[in-house]
Amino acid sequence: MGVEIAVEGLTKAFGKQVIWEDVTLTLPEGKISVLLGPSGTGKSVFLKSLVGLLRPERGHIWIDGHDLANCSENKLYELRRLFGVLFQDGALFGSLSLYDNVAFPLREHTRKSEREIRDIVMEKMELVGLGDAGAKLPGEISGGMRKRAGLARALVLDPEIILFDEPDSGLDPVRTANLNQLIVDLNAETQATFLIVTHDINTARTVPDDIGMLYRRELVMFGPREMLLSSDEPVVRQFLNARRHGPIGMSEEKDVSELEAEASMGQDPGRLPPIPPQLLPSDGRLRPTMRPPGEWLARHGVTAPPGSFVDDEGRDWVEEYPKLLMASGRSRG
Ligand SMILES: Nc1ncnc2c1ncn2[C@@H]1O[C@H](COP(=O)(O)OP(=O)(O)OP(=O)(O)O)[C@@H](O)[C@H]1O
Repeated sequence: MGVEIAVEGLTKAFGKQVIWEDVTLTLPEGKISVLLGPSGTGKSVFLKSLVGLLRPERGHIWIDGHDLANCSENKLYELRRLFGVLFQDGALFGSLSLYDNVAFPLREHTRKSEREIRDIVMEKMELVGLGDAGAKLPGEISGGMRKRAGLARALVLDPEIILFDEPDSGLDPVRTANLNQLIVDLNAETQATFLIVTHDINTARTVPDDIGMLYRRELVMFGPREMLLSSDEPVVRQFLNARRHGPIGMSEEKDVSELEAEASMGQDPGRLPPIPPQLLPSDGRLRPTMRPPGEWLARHGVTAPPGSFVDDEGRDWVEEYPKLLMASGRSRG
């Protein structure tokens, strides 16, 4: 089971360059959260700060009653073992086979025998669909396979928190969709706490329980998926609609005169598209942290954009979800 991470008033700067300040959010245990934001807003810096690779200037990162942002090196070493990280390119050692790459953390951090290591490595490689590829070198396989191998390696110490740095970068839409399904399945399986940094709008719209967005050196919003996907906040709307018009420009932010010019030409960040149903685990189970579709909207008196929660096969998940809930209750009972 995952652990909660409570980030409080976190600020990171490099010299005089403030990357973001006063970031406060909670990644609830077992949930999938996504962090969005235009390029250069410091999403990777945020991930590295969470895992203690970068030390913030101010603020706290509470995990299990310990402040990772302000603890001793020894404590940090201990807390890091709670984390598995999937770096952008998989961060594999080029001269080691996939098997040895995945076995590496077990050989470094545990005293397990090679036989025990073999069982764990094979289990994780099978989980990511690479059961037959152990002998291959990273240079011999595709980018998607390298990411899955990186994921298997991130999983070998059974982490309670898994961080994904742009898991979809460099992947085609089909491979991205497969990886997203794998992420949802892994969350259902491990119930670890997941944070995904991504640019991919489809990932952000369909995978997470919660979404946050960094912009102009601050966290503009963080909350349930339906809250962000129905938001009127111009920067959120522009980003999630992938529009050119709105506060985000080529060099990250536009100045007031550019925005006024756009407004006078009647260019707005666009209507809200329908909210898609959230991706389910492939075996059709419900993850414990999922919210029923439409629940947040109904509770806050917000009307869903027309066509929301309807999947590719025309099923309306506001109606389907209770049936699945009853069926899964029955199968549990
Ligand atoms: N170690 C470092 N020293 C100095 N500046 C850094 C360091 N790491 C990152 N930065 C700066 O922090 C800013 C944010 O970088 P970061 O890579 O976190 O952005 P990002 O939101 O992940 O961008 P992208 O979406 O393009 O990957 C950039 O201006 C970058 O140059």
